[in-house]
Amino acid sequence: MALYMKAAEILEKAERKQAALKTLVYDSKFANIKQLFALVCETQKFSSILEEIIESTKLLKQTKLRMPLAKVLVYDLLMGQGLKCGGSWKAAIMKHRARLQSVLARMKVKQKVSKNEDLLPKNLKQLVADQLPRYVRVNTVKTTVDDVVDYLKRDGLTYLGQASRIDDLTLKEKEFLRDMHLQELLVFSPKTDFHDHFLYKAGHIILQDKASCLPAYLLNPPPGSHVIDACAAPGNKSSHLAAIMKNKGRLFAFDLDAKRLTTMSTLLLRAGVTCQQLANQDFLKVDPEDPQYKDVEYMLLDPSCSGSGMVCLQHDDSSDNQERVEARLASLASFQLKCLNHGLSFPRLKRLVYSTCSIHRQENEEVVAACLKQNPGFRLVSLLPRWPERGLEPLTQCLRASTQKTRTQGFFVALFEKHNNAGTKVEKPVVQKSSVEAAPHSQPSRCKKRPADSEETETSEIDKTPIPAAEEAESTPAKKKKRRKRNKKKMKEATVE
Ligand SMILES: C[S@@+](CC[C@H](N)C(=O)[O-])C[C@H]1O[C@@H](n2cnc3c(N)ncnc32)[C@H](O)[C@@H]1O
Repeated sequence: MALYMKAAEILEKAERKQAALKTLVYDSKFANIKQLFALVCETQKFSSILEEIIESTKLLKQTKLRMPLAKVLVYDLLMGQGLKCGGSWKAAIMKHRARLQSVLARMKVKQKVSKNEDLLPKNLKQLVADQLPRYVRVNTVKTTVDDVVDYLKRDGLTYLGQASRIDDLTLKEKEFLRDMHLQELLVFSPKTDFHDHFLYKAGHIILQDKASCLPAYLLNPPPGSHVIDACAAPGNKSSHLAAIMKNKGRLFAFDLDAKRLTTMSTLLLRAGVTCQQLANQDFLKVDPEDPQYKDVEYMLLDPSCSGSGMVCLQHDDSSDNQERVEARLASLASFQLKCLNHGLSFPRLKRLVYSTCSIHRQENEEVVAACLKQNPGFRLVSLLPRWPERGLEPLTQCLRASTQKTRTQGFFVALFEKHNNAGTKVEKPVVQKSSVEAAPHSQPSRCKKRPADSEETETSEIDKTPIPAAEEAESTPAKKKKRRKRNKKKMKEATVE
């Protein structure tokens, strides 16, 4: 019964928008977090259908149950595990089982469908159909991609080499491959579970969605640099930053939430990260002039957001109060903009990557546009030109991610860079070869080879700075040719991917 009570409590709080559902589940201290999370997510997904069933059977009146608990119990009875526990509530609800079942059956007949999922609104149906691959980031602080691939092959899994198209990421059970955008990312079929796997427990692999790997990858701080992760817990992106920095330099990580920081501390310990300095502190109160941050040139800002891009947090929102939703988004956007402005005020900052797991323009493009207006010394870097989903017009330099187009959670990333005429010398981003280029030729690949001229490159705008007019004026055709060659080389060197 504890499971149902806890699930109902969380559902009610989430519906009142007290906090994100995921946060509520993790903060609940419930013994079986995974079971609780699944039950709450599924109940929320079918919320409006369950409500209709409960209302038409007058269940609340007859059982004295409250709506959130009734929804959880009816979900489990009709669509879930079938009420395995539940004490006196179970007995009460079982009396109404036949009526509940017949209302659900009538709904299906009326809509001419056979499965429960088919009753869902179109956007949620798509989501059920679009099962996401399981992404695994190899933790290069502790091991290498080749070693992990070998280990998994010996474990009985079939390695298919390097992916080259999004469609390649649809895998059968026991198959896996290497991602085409991120070198250290392996991709598995959706149901693959590594929670009890040795590699996970030993910190050799991190279970992290592909989209969530983008911010650290694109920021790409060099080993030895000083970096801030402003809203860092539970720390997946911090651990990724540390791996990119080869565990060298200083990684200042802040978070307001002490409990999440404790989780982060455990995660970083398991991942072998040693360059971090954690602080349970409000990032907005961190003094940019404090001498300890004088060398901070890179920052990752992944602030609290609506979480609307997280697949399991999506629900049928047709009955949500639109005014309340808008007010919440406005308040989140105002906080996100404050964080961005504060981040860009660090005196030596060169690059800041901003990300959210939200699909709302208000938290993404609108925040970025407002920030650019208020910080004319910074501009956006155009990211991964071949990435299938761009920021909404006109901010197409930014990236978006979604279940449909990138086979990931919904996500948004923008990279700010200081102008080279804004006081600080901006170096070119560190060159990182694309995984496709870097893949050893000997690897087996079931995927089509990309034509040589389709290599994905991502060029920093800074290196597209036009040649100064004076230099252009004195150009001879030979000089122009030489300079064009030089510029081309510079652009190639500035490739992030
Ligand atoms: C989206 S989560 C960060 C996830 C993290 N980047 C990761 O990859 O694991 C946002 C975090 O911001 C924290 N937060 C919210 N307001 C904050 C503030 N003013 N200062 C520092 N952290 C804050 C929250 O506690 C939460 O842990």
